[in-house]
Amino acid sequence: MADCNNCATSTTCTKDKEACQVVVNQFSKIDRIIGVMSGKGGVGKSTVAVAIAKRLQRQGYKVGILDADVTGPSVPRLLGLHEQRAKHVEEYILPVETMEGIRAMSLNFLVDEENSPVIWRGPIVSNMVKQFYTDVFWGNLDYLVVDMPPGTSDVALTVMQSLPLHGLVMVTLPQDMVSMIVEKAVQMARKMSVPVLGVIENMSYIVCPDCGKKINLFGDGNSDNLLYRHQLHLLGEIPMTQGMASMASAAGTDAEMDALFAPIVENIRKVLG
Ligand SMILES: Nc1ncnc2c1ncn2[C@@H]1O[C@H](COP(=O)(O)OP(=O)(O)OP(=O)(O)O)[C@@H](O)[C@H]1O
Repeated sequence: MADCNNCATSTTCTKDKEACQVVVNQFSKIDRIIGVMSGKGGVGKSTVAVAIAKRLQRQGYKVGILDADVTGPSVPRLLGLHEQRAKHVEEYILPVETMEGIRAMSLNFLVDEENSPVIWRGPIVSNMVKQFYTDVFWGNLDYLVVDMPPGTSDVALTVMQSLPLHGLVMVTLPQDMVSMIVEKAVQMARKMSVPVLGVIENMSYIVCPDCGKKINLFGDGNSDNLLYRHQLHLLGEIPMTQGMASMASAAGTDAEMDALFAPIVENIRKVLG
């Protein structure tokens, strides 16, 4: 959770501590909130966030997923819920639920057409994300997974300041340029006193379907420097697979994904304690 003493904007901020952090509504109780972040776009942050949520749900936990990536919301498609729209009861929004029972909230559940862009300035986007926490009827959840806003911009800052995050999982690729940008997100989290639970290296390799050889698509790059410099755990490596790539469209990829994410989610739970 954000701490005013260490907040990056503490020298200029004039708000009360309470004004900064938001509280979930009286009908919801959320035990753990895990953010999935990456300073760099397109590295698989949303895919990983959904895979973590699915794995936790399969283990029997009550799970929600909050799509804070308001300008590029992909959670509805990744969960196969893109044709659904959210309903509301009085001032509360009801999350859309998968058949398995994962509760999700995304801006795309509120717009008429999923491909309509939101052309909003940062503060409006930030407020929307806060409302996804405060005004959604989450009910009782063991875990809320937050697909964090992209980059290290003001929306990401708001989420770190406002939502009582228990920790962040950083998603990276084995490429120096990506690591460098993810490092900015790690440093931002540290400045905001949000614990970084560890790093998931996505698209680490591909396996040749003919000979089974592992091929490092991004050459010799790896995340070792990032891990070493910031004393972070490697939570796991995910290969580039057709199953992962078609998560938003294909049925039947869950078994593969579940096997890949079982040890990763176990590691996250261990670090969370
Ligand atoms: N391990 C993987 N193997 C194959 N394809 C993958 C893998 N992980 C992600 N992808 C694909 O990469 C693309 C980007 O993934 P995703 O949308 O999850 O990234 P993101 O970091 O959330 O992007 P954005 O920055 O736009 O929010 C998607 O098409 C997804 O299907």
